[in-house]
Amino acid sequence: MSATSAPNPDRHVVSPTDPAAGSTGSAGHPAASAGGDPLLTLVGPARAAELTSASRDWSSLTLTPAQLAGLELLLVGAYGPHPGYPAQDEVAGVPVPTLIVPTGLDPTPQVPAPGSSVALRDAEGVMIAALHVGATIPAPSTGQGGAGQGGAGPVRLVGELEGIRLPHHPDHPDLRLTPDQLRAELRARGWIGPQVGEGAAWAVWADGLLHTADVGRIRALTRQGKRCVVLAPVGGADPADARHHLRVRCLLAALDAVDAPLRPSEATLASEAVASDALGTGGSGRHREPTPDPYRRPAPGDATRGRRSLLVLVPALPSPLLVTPREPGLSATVLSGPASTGAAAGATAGAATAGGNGDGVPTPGQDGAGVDAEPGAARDLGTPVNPGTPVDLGLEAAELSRLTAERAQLASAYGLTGSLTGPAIGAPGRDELASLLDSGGPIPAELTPPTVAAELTRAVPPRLRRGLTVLFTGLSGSGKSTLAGLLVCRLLEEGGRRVTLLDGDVVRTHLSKGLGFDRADRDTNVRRIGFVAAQVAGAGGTAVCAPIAPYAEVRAEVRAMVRAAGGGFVLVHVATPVEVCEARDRKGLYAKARAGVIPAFTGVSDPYEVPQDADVTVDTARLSPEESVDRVLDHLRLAGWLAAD
Ligand SMILES: Nc1ncnc2c1ncn2[C@@H]1O[C@H](COP(=O)(O)OS(=O)(=O)O)[C@@H](OP(=O)(O)O)[C@H]1O
Ligand SMILES: Nc1ncnc2c1ncn2[C@@H]1O[C@H](COP(=O)(O)OP(=O)(O)O)[C@@H](O)[C@H]1O
Repeated sequence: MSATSAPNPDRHVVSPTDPAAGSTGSAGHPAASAGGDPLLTLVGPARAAELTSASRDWSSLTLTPAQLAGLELLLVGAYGPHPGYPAQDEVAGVPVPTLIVPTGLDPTPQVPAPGSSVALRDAEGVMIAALHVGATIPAPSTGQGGAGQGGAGPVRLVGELEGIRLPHHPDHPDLRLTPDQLRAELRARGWIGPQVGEGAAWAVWADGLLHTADVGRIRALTRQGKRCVVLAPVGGADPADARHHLRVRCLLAALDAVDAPLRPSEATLASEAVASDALGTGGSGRHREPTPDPYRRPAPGDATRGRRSLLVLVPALPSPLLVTPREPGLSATVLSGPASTGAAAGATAGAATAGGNGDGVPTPGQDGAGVDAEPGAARDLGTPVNPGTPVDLGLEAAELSRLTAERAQLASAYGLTGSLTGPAIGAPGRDELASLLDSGGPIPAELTPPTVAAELTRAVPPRLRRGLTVLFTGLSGSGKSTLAGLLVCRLLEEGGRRVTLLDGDVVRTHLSKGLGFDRADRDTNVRRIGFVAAQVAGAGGTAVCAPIAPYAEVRAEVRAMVRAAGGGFVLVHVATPVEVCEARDRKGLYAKARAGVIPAFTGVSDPYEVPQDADVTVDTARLSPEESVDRVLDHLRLAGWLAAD
């Protein structure tokens, strides 16, 4: 898939051990050099040095994590041996990575002109590839790049790429096989033959977790003599994100369940291929265990060596749509013809079968229940995804079909002959699993394998022991500080929680010292409070906060921040009417605001957006401080954050 003219004559296809890959390149699995037809497309060291030197006169683009993931897929050869951003965002019906940049921002970044070259860099400024721009095409203003103020809107860059190194991933080096390395591994295991298209290994895509039903599906495939490679899309994952690591640990734990010995009923059905493999009498390609070297760094493939199934982390973007069971017809794709790479293979994708794959392999569920957390968000299992958000079924179906085609193409590039996307029928609903984790109740093996349950319960404590943020919001004088102080006392009296109080007034004397009361400063102030609260809750503590926090958007941001850190979030609206607050006027501020001495005073001359998402609402004009705090405590007990009386 060359996006522009003829490929650069200096480009050569290198094995992953090529020095051009440099210290941040692919670690290079020994198996990769054994298999031939290497796909990794990086330039050689001389050309890399030349490009690096020339890039001093070029503009640079710092790619977002999602853009970097797309670039990595192109450089590992997942879309063919001549990587580039094509003029269309689909080739032969298969979506391909695109690069969209904003324009018209201030200061205005220069949109690279056709004929120029751009250095594509990661967040640390490391040059990953050179893009020789062939054309620029106006792009819709949603998506990767936003339209600039008064600018012409985002543009899509089209052009040929010269890869210098692969993006660096410090996490799970042993699970990050390039298509080349996976093919070599599959050949070494005898799962595919030396000829392209020989053998039948299937891709099982895991955008979320794998549960008992998914494990059953993989074992069913195995019983039919098929081999399975679990491909986990982890593009854009932050290696410092505990949720990403939890997901990978859970997937490895699920593979333990896949590898568990066959039950007699299963064993009688097992194909010869599987039986011979289990007895160690496989064909010429049978995998041989290397002599362990205690000082050797883990290499790609190590983590799943000797297993019946494999897990590979793929730099594709995980999709929330693919953690939710869908119509079966959109989930299984048998790739017709020989497994190959490039757009040619993509052309065979999308031939989804209805109601199964013809081999009796169950396809993802029809029960409409959600499954586990959205990709990488296993610590936030208590949160439904966009509750109440209307779903456009037409758009969703189109997106699913696009994703299915993309995944089938990638599976093919990785040397696999079939592609299953989405969870299996009977995978637990997201809410089902979340409520079990919230309560600390046992997770039945029918829902998720005990190995996976053990990982989840280790990482996600029950609500009773989970970190928490309670945020009081309301007008000045509404009673936030009074109630927050009383709540802290009640919690400390009860014991069992370590509590931090972040009062609005007090925070402004240190954390937010110097900030004013315009919208930007208020948002910064509340965001800072949210950041600290998230750290406290993420570490298992309890933060009680009492800022006015007048804007819904930043309150929602704080909720998301706390949950992403693994804590619970409870919003308490202190809904005391402004007349009552003003009548109290403990600090004389309302009088000053009415007299115009204090400008932009909340409730008088500045807005307060009434929360639509409060978990508890109290009106201190009607309730005593003790009664109000009792309401909050009742909610905390009912929701499981505190032990019942
Ligand atoms: N213009 C204006 N508007 C509102 N409040 C004002 C203003 N100027 C000063 N104060 C005092 O600042 C306290 C509110 O600070 P917060 O940090 O809670 O406000 S915000 O969340 O950033 O909007 C608030 O304290 P509380 O009465 O405890 O709410 C006031 O004492
Ligand atoms: N039922 C009530 N709940 C809370 N505060 C009350 C109540 N009735 C009177 N007040 C008084 O109202 C004032 C509220 O002030 P404060 O708690 O500092 O509010 P805020 O932090 O929202 O500005 C305090 O002087 C408090 O004694």
